[in-house]
Amino acid sequence: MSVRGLRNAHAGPFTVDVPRGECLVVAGMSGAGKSVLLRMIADLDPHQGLVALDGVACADMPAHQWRRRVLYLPAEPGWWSDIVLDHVSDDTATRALLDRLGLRESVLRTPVHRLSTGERQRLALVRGLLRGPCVLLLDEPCSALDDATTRKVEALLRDLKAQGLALVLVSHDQAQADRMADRRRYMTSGRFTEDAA
Ligand SMILES: Nc1ncnc2c1ncn2[C@@H]1O[C@H](COP(=O)(O)OP(=O)(O)OP(=O)(O)O)[C@@H](O)[C@H]1O
Repeated sequence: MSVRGLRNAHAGPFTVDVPRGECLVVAGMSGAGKSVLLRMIADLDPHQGLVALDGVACADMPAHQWRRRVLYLPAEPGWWSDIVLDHVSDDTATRALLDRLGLRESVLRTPVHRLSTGERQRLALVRGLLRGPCVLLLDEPCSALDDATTRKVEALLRDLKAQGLALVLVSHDQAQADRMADRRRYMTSGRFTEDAA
C-alpha cells in the first residue's frame, strides 16, 4: 500500500509505504492524529492526497470494495446488534480464529454487552479478518488484553503478514512495537516526525 500526501484539516500530509507482508507501527501522543490517519486510509474520513493498493488508487475503486480490502478496526469497535451471531457465522473459519485468539466458542452465544472489553476487542478482530482484507488498520487492538493474550494476537498477525497481509498498527506499547514493527513512524501534532521512533 502506498500513501502519498494524505491529509485533511486535522492531520497530514502523510507519505509512507506499507508493502504486503510488513507491519508499520505508528506511535505518538494522545490526540496526535493517529486514528485520523487510519480513517483517511480506510476512506472513512474526507481527505486529499493518494492511497493506492497494488497500484490501484482508492479513488478508482468503488468505496465498498476499498473498505473490504482495507479494513479499519477502531479502538472501540461498534456492534450493530447485541447478538454476536448477527456479526459472524458459527462456522469452521470463525471457530479456528476464536481458538487462535483464546476465545471460548460460547462467546458466539453471549450477548455483546456481557462480553469483556478484551473479548469484544478480539471478537472484532475475528469479524474483520473473516472479511478477508489485504490491509489491516488496527487502532490499539490489544489495549484491554493481558500479556499472554496479547502474544496470541501478535502471533496471528505475524502469520497473516507471512501470508501477504499489510498491517498498520497504532500502539502505545513500546515492547509490542519492538516485536511487531518492520517500519515505524512517530506522530506529533498531526505530522510524522523526521526520525522513526
Ligand atoms: N471530525 C473531527 N472534527 C473535529 N476534530 C477532529 C475530528 N476528527 C479528529 N479530530 C481531532 O483531531 C485530533 C486527532 O485525533 P485522533 O483521534 O486521530 O488522535 P489519536 O492520535 O488517535 O489519539 P488517541 O491516542 O488518544 O486515540 C484530535 O484533537 C481530534 O479531536
